[in-house]
Parts: sequence; C-alpha cells; structure tokens
Amino acid sequence: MAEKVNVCIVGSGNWGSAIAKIVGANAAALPEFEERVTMFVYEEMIDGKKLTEIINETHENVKYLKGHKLPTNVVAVPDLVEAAKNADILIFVVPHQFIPNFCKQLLGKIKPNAIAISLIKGFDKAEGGGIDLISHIITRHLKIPCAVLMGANLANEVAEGNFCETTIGCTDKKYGKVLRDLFQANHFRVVVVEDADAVEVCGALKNIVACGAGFVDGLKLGDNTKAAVIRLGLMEMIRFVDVFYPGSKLSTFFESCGVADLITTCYGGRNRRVSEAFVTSGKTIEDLEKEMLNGQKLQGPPTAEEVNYMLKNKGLEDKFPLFTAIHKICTNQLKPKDLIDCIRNHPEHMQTL
Ligand SMILES: NC(=O)c1ccc[n+]([C@@H]2O[C@H](COP(=O)([O-])OP(=O)(O)OC[C@H]3O[C@@H](n4cnc5c(N)ncnc54)[C@H](O)[C@@H]3O)[C@@H](O)[C@H]2O)c1
Ligand SMILES: O=P(O)(O)OC[C@H](O)CO
Repeated sequence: MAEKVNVCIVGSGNWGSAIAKIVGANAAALPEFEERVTMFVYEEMIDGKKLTEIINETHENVKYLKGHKLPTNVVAVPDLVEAAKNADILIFVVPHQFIPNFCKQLLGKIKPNAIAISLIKGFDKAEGGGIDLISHIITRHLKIPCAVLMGANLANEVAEGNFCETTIGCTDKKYGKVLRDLFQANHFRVVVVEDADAVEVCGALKNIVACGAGFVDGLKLGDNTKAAVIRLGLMEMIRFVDVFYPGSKLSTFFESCGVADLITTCYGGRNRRVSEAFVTSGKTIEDLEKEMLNGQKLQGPPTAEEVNYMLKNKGLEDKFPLFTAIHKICTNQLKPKDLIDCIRNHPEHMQTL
C-alpha cells in the first residue's frame, strides 16, 4: 500500500453516495489515507445542470441521496478513468448490470498494485451456463484482488447515521485492517471474515427473497407467510452456497451479510416495495422501477433471472423452488398468487424424521 492511500468510489447512486459520507469522513480524519476521495459519477443533467457540478458545488447528490451533505473532500468526477487512475483502493458500488462495461473501460488504466472492494449485490451470467461473482469479474478483468462488503445496510438509514453492522469478506488477511479503517464508523460497525464468496452470495441472493416478501405483502398474506418465505429463502441461500461454493462456512450466514440483511431487505428494501406494487398495481416491474425509484435500479429481478439461468442449465430448478417461482413471477410465467403453491411442498418440508 502507498504511504498515503488514495481512494476512489466507482459509483454514486443511493448506496454509493451514502458510503461516500463514511469513506470521505474517514479519509479526512485518518493519516493513512489521502484526504481527497474521487467519486465517479455517471453524468446526467438535473434541471439543466450537470450532476457532477451540483455535487461539487453543493456537496449533495440531489438525485440519489437528497437531503444529505457529502464531505467536501469527496470530489465528483464524470470520467471513470480519470477518477480511478491514481487509486490504491477502488470501491465498486454500481448496479451490477453495469460492471462488465466498467471493467472494460478500466483495463490497463489503473495502478497495477491497487486493490478493490465490491459493495455490489448481484451476479453476472457466465459462459457455459453458470454465473460469475462480481468480485471475481473485477479480479479477472483488472488483475487485482477484490474484497466485498455486504450487510444489513439500507442506504438512507446509513446516511441518517442510524446504527448498523456490516461484513467485509476478504480472503487476504493483510488487507483486512486498511479496509476496516476505511469503512468503520461509530454507527457503522465492520466485521471482517475470510469467507468472501459466501458473503457476496448472501448479498446477491437476499434480493431475490425480498421480491418474494414483496409479493406476500402485495397479496396481503400476513406476517406468518412472510416469515415462511424468509426462512425458506434462507435455507435456499444456504443450499446454494453448499452446492456451488463448497467449503464456505455456515457461520457466515449469522453475520450482518446473512440473516440481518435478509430481514432488513424483506421489510425495508426497494425490491420488496416494488414487488408489493407489482401485485397491487398490475403494472410491469420495469414500469414500476421507473415510476417509483427515480433512476435507482432494482437488483432482485435480474438476479433471479441470472440464478435461474444457472439452475435451469444444471437441472436444479426443483431444488430451489422459491428462487424459481420468484423468477417466473417476475417474468409473468406465473401469477403472484401461485407463489405459495410452488413452495407448499418445499424440499425443506420433506426432511425425514
Ligand atoms: N441502495 C441501498 O440501500 C443499497 C445498500 C447496500 C447495497 N446496495 C447495492 O449497491 C449497488 C449499487 O446500488 P446503488 O443504490 O448505489 O445504486 P442505485 O440503485 O441508486 O442506481 C443508480 C446508479 O446507477 C447509475 N447508472 C444509471 N444508468 C447507468 C448506466 N447506463 N451506466 C452506468 N451507471 C448508470 C446512476 O448514475 C446511479 O449512480 C447495488 O448492487 C445494490 O444492490 C444498495
Ligand atoms: O433496497 P434494496 O432492496 O436494493 O436493498 C438494499 C440493501 O441491499 C439492504 O442491505
């Protein structure tokens, strides 16, 4: 690591902006970091003015995190390579569907000894019928190590300064301290574990379950049914990690990235909210995303699609009936009311005595 560690935040949406408050404050306060933090902002016009100019003048991301001031040392930069070229730590925090393109743009343009940390919840489809973890894509394309940070972290609540926990998954112990220093705050407590793949998989899969929780809310089936969906979702998450990421630890599910994130998402997240409206309004998920989220992006439906792509290819759809049903409901192959029939005879109910 450099004497003064340069940090770049790649992304400035709802979570990117909330985390910029913490990272910016830590970079300004701690001697190991360079004070100036660059933040790549996907440029757009807001009432005739560039978003980067608004952020640099008012220190507020008026589109994605209205009402919160960013530290003045966080500088919005509209050019991705310009923002990232001097960074020793690259924090990736964009909706997952954009990451392959970002990696292509950054290839050969960053410091060779930089490290990355991904806050992105989602997967990408891989050749051969499987899926890729976003951190693996970053490492493969940019040839740098990539840790992950996932947890029960609804961005607006983190920005408010309400207490929460998070999990950093980092296979290389030597980066654990600098990453914790960068993210830890009085209200944002970091636990570092080595089980990085399982941490990341938890972060991605819980967004699928959140859609199921939203359907249950939309159908007004009540809290017992929602608890069943959350529990079966957790069991499918554990099974998924068992099957596809063997060697992971069950204890990881008890970190913030596991059960805690599942709970917060199924009660307070965007995926839940839009999925509820999908049932009550009869509109498409794409239309509701545009209507309700003002440019923010849903991760649950595309993640359900990516997971189904792999399960279908491997003939495993029936082993993950909740994930499968949620994907089919999102894509109108099933009606929301069919959800419960799909999970009534879940493999979890078939355990022998
Ligand atoms: N928002 C949360 O509460 C939260 C919390 C934890 C993790 N996450 C995860 O963090 C990641 C980023 O989420 P977010 O909430 O910061 O983003 P967001 O949902 O607010 O997405 C909007 C961002 O996408 C950018 N964007 C739109 N079109 C683009 C394009 N064509 N190319 C590139 N960028 C484009 C916008 O400029 C904006 O920065 C996701 O994987 C999400 O699951 C979000
Ligand atoms: O609003 P959601 O559904 O994208 O969830 C946000 C976070 O992932 C919660 O930790």
